[in-house]
Amino acid sequence: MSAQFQTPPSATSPAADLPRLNRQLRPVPKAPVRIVHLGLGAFHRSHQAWYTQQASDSADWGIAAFTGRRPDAAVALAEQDGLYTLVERADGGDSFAVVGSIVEAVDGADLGRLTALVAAPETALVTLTITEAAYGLGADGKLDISAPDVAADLALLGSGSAQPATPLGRLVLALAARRDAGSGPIAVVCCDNLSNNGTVARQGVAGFAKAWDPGFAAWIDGNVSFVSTSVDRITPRTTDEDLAAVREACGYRDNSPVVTEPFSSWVLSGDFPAGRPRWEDAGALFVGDIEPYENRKLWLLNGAHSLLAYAGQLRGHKTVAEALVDPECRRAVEAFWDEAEANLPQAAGLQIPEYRAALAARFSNARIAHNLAQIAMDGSTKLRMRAVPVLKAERAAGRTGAAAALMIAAWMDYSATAASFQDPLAEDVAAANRLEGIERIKALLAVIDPVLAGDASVVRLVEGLCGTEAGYPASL
Ligand SMILES: NC(=O)c1ccc[n+]([C@@H]2O[C@H](COP(=O)([O-])OP(=O)(O)OC[C@H]3O[C@@H](n4cnc5c(N)ncnc54)[C@H](O)[C@@H]3O)[C@@H](O)[C@H]2O)c1
Ligand SMILES: O=P(O)(O)OC[C@@H](O)[C@@H](O)[C@H](O)[C@H](O)CO
Repeated sequence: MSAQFQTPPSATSPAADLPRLNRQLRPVPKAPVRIVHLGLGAFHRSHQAWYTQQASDSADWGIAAFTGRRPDAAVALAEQDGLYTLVERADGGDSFAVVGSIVEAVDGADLGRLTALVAAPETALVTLTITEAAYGLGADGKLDISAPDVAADLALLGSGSAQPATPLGRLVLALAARRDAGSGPIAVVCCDNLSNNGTVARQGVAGFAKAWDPGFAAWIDGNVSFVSTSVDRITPRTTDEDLAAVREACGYRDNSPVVTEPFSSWVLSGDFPAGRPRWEDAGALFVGDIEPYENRKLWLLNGAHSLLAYAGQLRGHKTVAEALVDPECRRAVEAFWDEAEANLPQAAGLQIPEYRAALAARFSNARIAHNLAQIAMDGSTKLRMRAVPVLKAERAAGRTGAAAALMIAAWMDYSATAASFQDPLAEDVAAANRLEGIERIKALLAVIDPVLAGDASVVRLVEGLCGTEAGYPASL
């Protein structure tokens, strides 16, 4: 589906002379809203919105997409009637396509519009890409209702205020409006990189609802289906150079293009009581047991990304492709992949050798500048799913888990030296970093997993791997 250029591409016209991309320039019909999305960012546009556009029944499925913390992305997209250019960036070149499935782009703070749309009987789905950190999970994997933002939202909901600020607080408010309207069952489809992400979303939403109004929690239990998914398409943040590339190739101005790799995958498991688009037309896979797919992706892809994010930056690299050509980083990644692979089911048809080879090729696409600093954010939440399960499984099998431990050690070194360290538990990490020696290691481990922090041999293993970025141990 390549863009059909109406205006000849021009490398020389100043940007201001070019027309703006919108539905006058490209008369893409608007489908009625049946999907509400929370977390309008780069990934939603390269993945769920793209799959929805490819579905054979796309004319019936419009998306109203809400931003999270700031209105900017909604304002920019609304100026273009929701249209944007998807740039597929392969090793050999770019291809361009206009995506029109987002029919409304809305500031996340507009709770009037959110509740009206979720309460509408036509709305069948709420999809989420609000980032891992936004689920407010504690180290036990449950919603932490004492976290300041969650507690503040619960107080607001309890006082009858219609202005909660967290995405789950907003979703709970909107679902209450759906119950009041009698609009019936709905599916929530979590598309964040979390293990068992449907259950996580259920626990978050149900945790909020229960603390607000136990009767409403029972309605959620009977009327909201939480679908688990494994989502994959490497999509870095859009840069000014990307905007210029679209202007030059397409001959229009687009303030919201998204650049992604040609590869994409979506595996889903769960019920859709009010229907769904035919995403399978674009290759989505509907399965009964999603866990093997999830672990393959979260461990092999996201685990390697986090390892490269910390070890790679400590060794002076900026992007995934740059870090992967460093033999020390590559060796650490292969060692981690060996550990992860040893704990994936061999019988599930996961084709791990092919998957690893494909990953190495995807990571090496130097035309996708995937910044390690972006991947490094919110590490305490991510390592719980990317390093901890592999480390625990390796140790349960009688092996050291040294490569998974190296990911944690590199995160610790990075947390102590990074110029900017973004994490929902940044204060706890900073407090741990004020301690010395083994006490510091224990306290940092406790931030991601209290059980590991209580295991003296794991603490010693991680301590021995800290500060080794000049050359990783041969035992890896
Ligand atoms: N980018 C990728 O390659 C990719 C691939 C697979 C999965 N994902 C998943 O999608 C998520 C979003 O990725 P993206 O590239 O779209 O990021 P992004 O920064 O472009 O967009 C994230 C959206 O979530 C909102 N948000 C972020 N933190 C929030 C918070 N604490 N509370 C409320 N809203 C918040 C932001 O405002 C924004 O609307 C990732 O965290 C990951 O779980 C991303
Ligand atoms: O998006 P995050 O922050 O969860 O993780 C960073 C990357 O590992 C991630 O975005 C991958 O590129 C993506 O999961 C590929 O599908």
